Amino acid sequence: MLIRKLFKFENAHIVRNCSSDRCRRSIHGHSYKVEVLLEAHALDHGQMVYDFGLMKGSIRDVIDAFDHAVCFWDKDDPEYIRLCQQFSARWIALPVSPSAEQFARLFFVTIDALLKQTQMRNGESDDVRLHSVIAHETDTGYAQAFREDAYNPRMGEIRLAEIVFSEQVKAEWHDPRMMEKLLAGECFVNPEVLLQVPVPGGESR
Ligand SMILES: Nc1nc2c(c(=O)[nH]1)N=C([C@H](O)[C@H](O)COP(=O)(O)OP(=O)(O)OP(=O)(O)O)CN2
Repeated sequence: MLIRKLFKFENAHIVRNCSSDRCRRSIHGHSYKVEVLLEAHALDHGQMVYDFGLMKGSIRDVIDAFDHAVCFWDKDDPEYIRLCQQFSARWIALPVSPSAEQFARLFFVTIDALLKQTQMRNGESDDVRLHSVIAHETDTGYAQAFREDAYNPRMGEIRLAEIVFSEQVKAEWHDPRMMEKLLAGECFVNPEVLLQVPVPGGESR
């Protein structure tokens, strides 16, 4: 069975070397929608694949890191990179170009690592795993990354250590050490009971 949770973020970028002229040499933004699809073949104590509420912890923080940020390929012109860093408090340096395809792969690799390092505590099936990630760049265009795409070196290697988040991005995470913990292989322990605390903007975590 598959479940799917939708997340949203606003982000600015340039995608070098693509065919669309507006896209390749003008900074522009998108209101992204990201669908995270999880798969399992048995259910937890709540008869769910994985509680949607649990997906509003670190998984949401990973995606929200990209909100109101500028993303650039770390192979872009050093002067462009320097100016992005100078004029945007929220920036993310990527080892791949910020196309919809690479966003889907990046989120797959990151969320896959998070789930593998998560101690689940409500009887979730031991085969709960990430099925795919869909990154909608516009209402009409999306890319969907499956496991074989995320780890396909022909599409560019995505090493988590090579994704660099600005200090402002990290400071706004619920745990500013989140990526550090992920890279160090530390365990993320799910709460036994999730309290739904409202946060500004009408959502809850
Ligand atoms: N396969 C991809 N193609 C394009 C990407 C991409 O990430 N993957 N990105 C772009 C640009 O970022 C562009 O802004 C979006 O392109 P497009 O869909 O053509 O945008 P429109 O706003 O013109 O969408 P319409 O719904 O067709 O008006 C280019 N291509």
